[in-house]
Amino acid sequence: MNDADRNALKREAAEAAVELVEDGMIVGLGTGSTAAFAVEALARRHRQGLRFVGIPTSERTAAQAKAAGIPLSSFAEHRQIDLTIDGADEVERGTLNLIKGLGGALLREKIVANASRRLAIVVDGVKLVDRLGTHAPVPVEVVAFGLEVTQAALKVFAAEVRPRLTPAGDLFVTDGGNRILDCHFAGPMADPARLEDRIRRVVGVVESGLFIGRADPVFVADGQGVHRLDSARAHRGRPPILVVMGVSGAGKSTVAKELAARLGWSFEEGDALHPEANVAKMHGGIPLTDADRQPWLESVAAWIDGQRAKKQPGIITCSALKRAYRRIVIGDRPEVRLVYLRGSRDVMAEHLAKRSGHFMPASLLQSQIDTLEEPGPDEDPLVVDVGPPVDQVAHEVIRQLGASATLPS
Ligand SMILES: O=C(CO)[C@H](O)[C@H](O)COP(=O)(O)O
Repeated sequence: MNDADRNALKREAAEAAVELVEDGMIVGLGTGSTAAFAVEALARRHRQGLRFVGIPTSERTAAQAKAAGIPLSSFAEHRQIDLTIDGADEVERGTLNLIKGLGGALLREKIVANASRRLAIVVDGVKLVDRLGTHAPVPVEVVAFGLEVTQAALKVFAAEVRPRLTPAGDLFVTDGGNRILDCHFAGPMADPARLEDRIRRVVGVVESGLFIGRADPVFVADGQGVHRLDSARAHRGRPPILVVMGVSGAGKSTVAKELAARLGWSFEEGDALHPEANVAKMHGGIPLTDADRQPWLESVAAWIDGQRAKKQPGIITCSALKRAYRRIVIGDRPEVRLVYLRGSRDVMAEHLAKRSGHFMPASLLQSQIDTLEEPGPDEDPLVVDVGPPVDQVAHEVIRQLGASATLPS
């Protein structure tokens, strides 16, 4: 994609976000080329009569906003910002966690984001990734004193830590007079929240460019249009609950845990809800009857109802092999989506052969396959093949969930 096309996408995303601004708001103004389009659009709305004041995240943005006639303010007058519109370097699908700071303004951006009721992020589609760290390094703002020592300390986490330089080859200096160390990772990050925590504990670090659980919503322009992605927090009205189903050996628990980690939703191991008598039977290699399964399925449904009562999203594993079982678990609960992990007998058997410490013996696989009634189109399942590694399976679920994973309004 050339620069002109990419700029057109950035502009589209920015203009969609600016629609969120209402009369009388205090608006945080982000930094970077995408945020600059938002500032431009805001200036236009200001000329059309919209009243708001801006709090900029950098000297650069302050200069742009001032030149465009946007009235500016500061934290001396306003402690609380209604809405901030900012760019990002990467947005993680599902969690909406971010990497920010390639534009060098991460500290002020984080202060402004923290003081904001909402942080709207505007990006082009290239920046939407399955895992943070796919393309961008994590910028870390550090004090100038002891730069080399801080750099060495950060090397514990990153494959490479490079001081940010200006085009002229000098050390880049932030608006706060600090330096930036860009942390490059060998591959995508498994646990950005933990990493953020660990980086911040390094002496000399002022702030990291990891923004965890802050973005809401994200506007992504990708050539097909502008998609609005909302975080799970924004949809407590009717948050989704996933029932991850399939025969023994499909990898229900592994996939469900991965999804829970990525989406930040509660997880329950459905097998843990079996009555003791059922566990004993399965241990003994005796297949369960419908009557055996009834109280267990009711417990699964009760967990789902608990999530619904708390108005929280969730993920539970449940083999849910028969349509009648799914009727008990799903009933008329509109929040529930089935995730059917589909695979050949060989794949399931291979998974079971690698598994230890589980009460379901491999010998029961055939009885599970015989019992299985695959969900029909009327049950609107997400169907995902389980041959590939778990992160790919989870990615595919999130991709298929699309709007539900990211919960559009
Ligand atoms: O975090 C930032 C600046 O510190 C920017 O928002 C981020 O780097 C994205 O910039 P651009 O929109 O130019 O790609």
